[in-house]
Amino acid sequence: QTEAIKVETTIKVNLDKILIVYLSRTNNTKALAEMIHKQIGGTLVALELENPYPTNYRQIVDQVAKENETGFLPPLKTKIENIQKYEAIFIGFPTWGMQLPPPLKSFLKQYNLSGKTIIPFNTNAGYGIGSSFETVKTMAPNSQILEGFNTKGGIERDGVLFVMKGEKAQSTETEVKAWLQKIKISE
Ligand SMILES: Cc1cc2nc3c(=O)[nH]c(=O)nc-3n(C[C@H](O)[C@H](O)[C@H](O)COP(=O)(O)O)c2cc1C
Repeated sequence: QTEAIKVETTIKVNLDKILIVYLSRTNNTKALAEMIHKQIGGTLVALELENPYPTNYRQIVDQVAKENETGFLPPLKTKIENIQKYEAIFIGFPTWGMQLPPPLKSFLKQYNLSGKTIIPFNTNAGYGIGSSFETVKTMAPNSQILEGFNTKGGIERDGVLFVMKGEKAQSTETEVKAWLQKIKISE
């Protein structure tokens, strides 16, 4: 198992070479994506599906469990134009069933990210990233994967949806800044 590769020098990328792509259902990961975007700029893209997931929580949990079991890759409505031009790709997602959500598996399968730098970020209900960051690595074997960021988001099971506001938003923003400095991504 590969460890995250750490770079010695700051990775300097032009603004138009940064892509921030994310999946978000209850907007916690979206808020995190926007914080990263505010810090470093680039192109911000929400991943949308051709067939949206059910809004009902139990139904989506069951559907995702099935998709994970069968390896089904849901088709994406979002198309990234000129993916070749991006050098650094931030990939954001919630933890779903302790895994990388199927739409991100679709994304990594669909696009060739060889030679690019990938930076994962995540929100979860407190159980952590599960195997999600590992799956990013295995599905993008020829990319440089930097240390990811994760924070506690909502707990939809308990009716806790959007939490990235007030003090939580402030503390997360501070953590995001420190993380971006640590992984040495700058414009
Ligand atoms: C289908 C589904 C499965 C989930 N599975 C997990 C899980 O395994 N572990 C966990 O910590 N949180 C889990 N969660 C909670 C989300 O990761 C958490 O609420 C996250 O902040 C949601 O991000 P979002 O607001 O960007 O959609 C799950 C949520 C959904 C909808």
